[in-house]
Amino acid sequence: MKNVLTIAGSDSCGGAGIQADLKTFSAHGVYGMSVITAVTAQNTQGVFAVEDISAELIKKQIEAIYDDIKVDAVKIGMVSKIETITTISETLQRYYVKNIVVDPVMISKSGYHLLQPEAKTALINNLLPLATVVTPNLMEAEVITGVEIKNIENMKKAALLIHKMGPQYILIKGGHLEDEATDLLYDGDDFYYYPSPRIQTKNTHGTGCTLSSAIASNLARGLSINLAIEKAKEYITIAIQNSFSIGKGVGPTHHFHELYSKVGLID
Ligand SMILES: Nc1ncnc2c1ncn2[C@@H]1O[C@H](COP(=O)(O)OP(=O)(O)O)[C@@H](O)[C@H]1O
Ligand SMILES: Cc1ncc(COP(=O)(O)OP(=O)(O)O)c(N)n1
Repeated sequence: MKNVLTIAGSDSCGGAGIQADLKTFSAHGVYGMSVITAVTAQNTQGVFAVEDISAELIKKQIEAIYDDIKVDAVKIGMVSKIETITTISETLQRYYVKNIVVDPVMISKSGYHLLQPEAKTALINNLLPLATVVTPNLMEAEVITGVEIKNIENMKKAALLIHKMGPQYILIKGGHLEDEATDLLYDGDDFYYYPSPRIQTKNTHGTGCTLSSAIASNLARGLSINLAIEKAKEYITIAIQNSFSIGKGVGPTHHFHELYSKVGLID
């Protein structure tokens, strides 16, 4: 059994954050563990409150896991504020952690600042250099680089700049492009494309969380970065195709082991 950790925020409605990550890990047949950085009061219509977990408790959660259990990959999601970011970075470095997927979560689809704007530089300086792969969406890549991103050429320009900030691989997600949902990977030498037709649905809550957790699961299972992303892209595409409405707003994606094993995405 491979063990995968998520360091992220809790989403009370279960579509994003820790809850989406753990569902994704289960669907991939890996053992999921969590370090909670913040608790959000959230549903399909928005985020209504956030309470951050103390840096001390975040550190103790990470230590509790790494002092006892072998971790094959870690995904980092919502990190809220400067102290949270520096604590995660310092603590992970003590354990020489490998296979780190950083999803630089900034603003929810509903418009709530899940990363305090003043913490942007701390995220860039402390987490990007640790990342095996960083997975910004278009807006996050714009904030990180200052490049306006409307098309693949802009994505390539941003990827080159983000690579200079330290991550080994950069995956810029194209879920917010106008036509196809093409994701772009840059490995420091070459670009790789992961296209899919745009699926017409409003139910895309937690797509970014799901993709990054699927990549972490695949890295833990020993897949190469290209295959880990290719399989994760297949997973998120089917998860969105099978997304559904709960509540009045943006519904979640679908995570069922049976569904994915049928189409051969996992063993
Ligand atoms: N409507 C859609 N149709 C197909 N793929 C999508 C759609 N929306 C998002 N995706 C895919 O979901 C993943 C998450 O992307 P994105 O929605 O851009 O991230 P975030 O949730 O961080 O904003 C990417 O692989 C992206 O291509
Ligand atoms: C607790 C928590 N973490 C992350 C997010 C953002 O998730 P994402 O996958 O980008 O999905 P949307 O919010 O954009 O639907 C979140 N909402 N909550």
